[in-house]
Amino acid sequence: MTFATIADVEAALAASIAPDAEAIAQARARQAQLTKPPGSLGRLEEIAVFFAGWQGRARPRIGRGRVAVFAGNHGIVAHNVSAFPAAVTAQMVATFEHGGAAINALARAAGLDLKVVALDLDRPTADFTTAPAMTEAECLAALSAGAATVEAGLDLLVLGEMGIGNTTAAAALCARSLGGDGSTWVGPGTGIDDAGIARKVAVVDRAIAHHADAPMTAFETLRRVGGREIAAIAGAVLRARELRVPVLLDGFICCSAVAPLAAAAPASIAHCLAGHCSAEPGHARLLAALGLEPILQLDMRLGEASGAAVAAGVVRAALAAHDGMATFTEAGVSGAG
Ligand SMILES: Cc1cc2ncn([C@H]3O[C@H](COP(=O)(O)O)[C@@H](O)[C@H]3O)c2cc1C
Ligand SMILES: O=C(O)c1cccnc1
Repeated sequence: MTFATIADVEAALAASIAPDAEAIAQARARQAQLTKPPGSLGRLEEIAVFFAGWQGRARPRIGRGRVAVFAGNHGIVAHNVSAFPAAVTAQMVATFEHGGAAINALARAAGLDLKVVALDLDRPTADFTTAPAMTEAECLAALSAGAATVEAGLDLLVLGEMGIGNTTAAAALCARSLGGDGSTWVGPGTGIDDAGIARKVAVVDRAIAHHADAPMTAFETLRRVGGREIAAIAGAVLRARELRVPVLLDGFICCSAVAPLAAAAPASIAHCLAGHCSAEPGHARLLAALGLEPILQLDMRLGEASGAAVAAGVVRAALAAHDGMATFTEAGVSGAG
């Protein structure tokens, strides 16, 4: 168990871990020599340099890339905050295992392996309008389950989630970590109607009021208004940083998992890129607050790591250009004169 105590979480947040400055300098120097006008591959160049730094390689690669999808159930579904029943969480986990979900197809297309971790689906979190969603032990176990999906030698980690009701938890995490209230962060999720959105806003506002006096630490925010799959994403992000594995974040819920981390220690998500900006209205606001520029914006609003898996294809393209292009000297092309 990586996170046996709350002090372990605090230590991971406070750890000083930076990308490899020499690999960054070498990657930048190489970019300047490739047969193209400087900067003409735009963000592909920045992505290649980012991966060089975190992988510690002047010519980064994605040999071993993994998608980890975490699933959990939520007590707040009792307030009728999703367009779908909670049973869909376990049904979709079964679909992931049979290979029939969007993420199965997209992970395969991106050449990434897929790990699905179902977290106590038969024990939903507590209704966080009246109690913490999880006990300390439950939250530590979820953080550790996330950390366990990351190992040294991974070249890329793509994170995602499945959990009916979790856009409500995500909105509460954003409000508690970044400010604003229910109306700032709530959206339609799976497609709930206006009356449902009003119920979600009220649930988030009641949750924020109920937990207002609790410590504003990352752990307490994850434990009180998060969920198991959300805490697992936070644990995977912290472990990936320790192992210097670059991370692609997915949509609104996935990014909400790192909001408490970023609020406590902005550097704790320095190894993360936003794969996409989803259509859930809070996501663009959340990305702006986190200082993350999404790679893609395709009006996706699925979750399951689907948007980040599509973005992994862009990362592959960026690294292929960085590694495979000739330099001006090799190609005998004249430089800028
Ligand atoms: C069939 C199906 C597959 C999904 N895959 C991801 N989600 C997404 O929808 C859920 C969040 O929305 P809300 O808060 O409105 O419940 C999460 O499970 C998220 O991953 C799905 C939802 C459904 C119905
Ligand atoms: O932003 C997302 O990933 C998202 C939005 C709505 C529902 N499920 C996921």
